[in-house]
Amino acid sequence: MPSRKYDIGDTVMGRWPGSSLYYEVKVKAFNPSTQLYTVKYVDGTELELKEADIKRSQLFKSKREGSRSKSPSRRRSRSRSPGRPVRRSTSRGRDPKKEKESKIYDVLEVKLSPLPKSVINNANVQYEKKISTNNEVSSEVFHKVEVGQYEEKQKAVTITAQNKVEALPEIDRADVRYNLRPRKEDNDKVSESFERNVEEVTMKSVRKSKTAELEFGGRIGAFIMIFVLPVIVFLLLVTCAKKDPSIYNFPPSLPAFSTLWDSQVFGIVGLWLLFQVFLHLLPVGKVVDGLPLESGKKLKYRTNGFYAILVCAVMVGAAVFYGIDFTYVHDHFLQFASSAFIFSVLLSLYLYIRSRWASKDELAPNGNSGNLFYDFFIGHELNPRVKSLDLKYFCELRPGLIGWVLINFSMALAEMKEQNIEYPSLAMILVNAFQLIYVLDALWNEEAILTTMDIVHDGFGYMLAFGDLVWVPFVYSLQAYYLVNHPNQLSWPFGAVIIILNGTGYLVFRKANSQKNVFRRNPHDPRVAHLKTISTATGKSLLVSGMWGFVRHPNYLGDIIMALAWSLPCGFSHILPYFYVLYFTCLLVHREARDEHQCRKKYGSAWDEYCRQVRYRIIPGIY
Ligand SMILES: NC(=O)C1=CN([C@@H]2O[C@H](COP(=O)(O)OP(=O)(O)OC[C@H]3O[C@@H](n4cnc5c(N)ncnc54)[C@H](OP(=O)(O)O)[C@@H]3O)[C@@H](O)[C@H]2O)C=CC1
Ligand SMILES: CC(C)=CCC[C@@H](C)[C@H]1CC=C2C3=C(CC[C@@]21C)[C@@]1(C)CC[C@H](O)C(C)(C)[C@@H]1CC3
Repeated sequence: MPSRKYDIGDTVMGRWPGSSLYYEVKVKAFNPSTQLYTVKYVDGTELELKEADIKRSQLFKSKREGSRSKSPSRRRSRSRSPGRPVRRSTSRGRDPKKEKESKIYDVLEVKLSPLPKSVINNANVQYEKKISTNNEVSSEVFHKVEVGQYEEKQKAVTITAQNKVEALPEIDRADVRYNLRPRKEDNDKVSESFERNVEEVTMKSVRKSKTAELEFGGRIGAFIMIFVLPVIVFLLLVTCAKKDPSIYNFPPSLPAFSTLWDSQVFGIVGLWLLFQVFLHLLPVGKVVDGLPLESGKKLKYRTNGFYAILVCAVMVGAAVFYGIDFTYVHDHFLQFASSAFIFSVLLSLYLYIRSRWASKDELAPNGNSGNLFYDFFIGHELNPRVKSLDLKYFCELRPGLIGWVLINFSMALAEMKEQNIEYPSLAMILVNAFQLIYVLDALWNEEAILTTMDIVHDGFGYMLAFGDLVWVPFVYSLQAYYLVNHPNQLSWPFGAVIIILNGTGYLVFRKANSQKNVFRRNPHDPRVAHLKTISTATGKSLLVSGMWGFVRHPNYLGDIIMALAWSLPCGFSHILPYFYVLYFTCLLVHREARDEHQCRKKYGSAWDEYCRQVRYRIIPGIY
């Protein structure tokens, strides 16, 4: 077992979790089994830190003193707020450098175990439940009282530009990546080439670290899911095609090979994918910036999804007019699903192979475990691109999502044919309309996807390739597929109740997503400026009123309500059409746990405070 570096009682510098700032701390204890030090900050906060997050004080002191005399501007900034983190709130304006700082949470691996009692009731310092409106000036979570004594001891230290060269060899570079960046005031003293070198060295060391916390059941879970997910899709589709799709007839017998494969269908799916690529690459629609990557770079994305679906609608309308029979999709549904599956596997293989050559800083934080199956499943590369075509962004919104609407439409035509009716049933109309609205909404708000977990955090691998190309179009259309051969006479009053339910879900979903997107892009936007917030050490704030003060994931709540409204038109004879709402609830509960874990890492005690104030995760009063 490695010996410990610091002794109990040592005064050292401890990094504040989720930030690049070091504060004076006292070592209180050391746990040999976890290799974590319990340290106490001057403000009374006790946390557990890894050795890598602790530095000797001398290193900081000598540098600081040297630099202080040289930089009046720094003197100015330090005296402004002793003991506060030097960084100011990023929410004030959109300074890219600061935004970059606020992205560090993804790569820092600070074990955060706040000991809240001592945080809140320390003799010198009191934890103030800092709820502010966006218009307030301060952004610190910890507001210090009885500052006199505190000012003496507490120094928010950043390693300044002048001492970078000396500090570099001594300090864990991954840790100080952002500390090494000059503050605005120091710009005149830093040569550009030096900054580039520091960035290069530190970026590499940051991204070299392997994914330590495996999700989705780890390596074994990922391995199993690679095979189980397609089996689930085929079982669902085969069961749904049966006259009696009851649970007692499960599992269904294996379908003949001819019902699974057709080269013409394979060609159609290939053409569909190419056509969507073509539409996406057309120089039509706004080009928007993604969120800053860890390198500080922002990728560009073209948003023309709404135009794409309009073009598809016109083309489908014209095709119907000229007599093309779209019930072909229903009649060859399994073959379409297996063709899409083959494309998703080919795409995943391509993604995995190309990720071997991707530079370290292009890898996803969570898909770099070193295990073939895990990385293949989660996705090794974060934003794989072929020239200007961003594969993940494209797949998430285009072929599958628009394909889903087209499949639903084909099912409505198939229902009329199979049931020998002039118009689709009310149930079919509702399912089609609700899901069309959902897809139109996604394409209309295309830009919003750039702040979702999938784009920001998850790599692009089998999970999303399969999810986007197979799971979404073929599982999400299950209700429409079910209704073709299992009609449900929906009464108008019950139909109205379902419409109200879907409308409510949609409003909750849309309002929550919009509030968060607007707030993240500009916290001073008049639409959100009145909302209450909790500030965090990263400079970003958390909304605690409005939709995000209702539950911690109001957008998931809205989505689940809609999912229920999509299943209800199918009646209560079978569980099969409820698969979607059941699966989706599990997906979002799991997703919420993943997100919560990330947020706790990012925001530390501010997140705990948020959880204290907004008690429920998704369903108020229940969960
Ligand atoms: N139909 C489908 O199959 C699926 C649909 N979805 C939908 O996609 C949408 C996006 O979901 P997803 O990407 O999972 O996550 P969210 O859009 O919910 O984003 C979560 C992030 O929001 C930020 N955040 C959390 N709490 C607050 C707060 N109080 N104030 C401000 N920001 C906060 C945090 O990021 P930070 O602080 O870094 O900004 C957090 O990581 C949802 O509507 C979901 O329902 C998702 C999965 C599948
Ligand atoms: C079981 C399995 C294969 C899981 C993969 C999950 C994917 C199917 C989903 C992960 C996140 C998604 C999102 C949407 C579709 C489903 C997937 C890909 C989404 C595009 C649907 C439309 C919404 O408005 C949305 C844009 C918010 C949403 C983003 C996340």
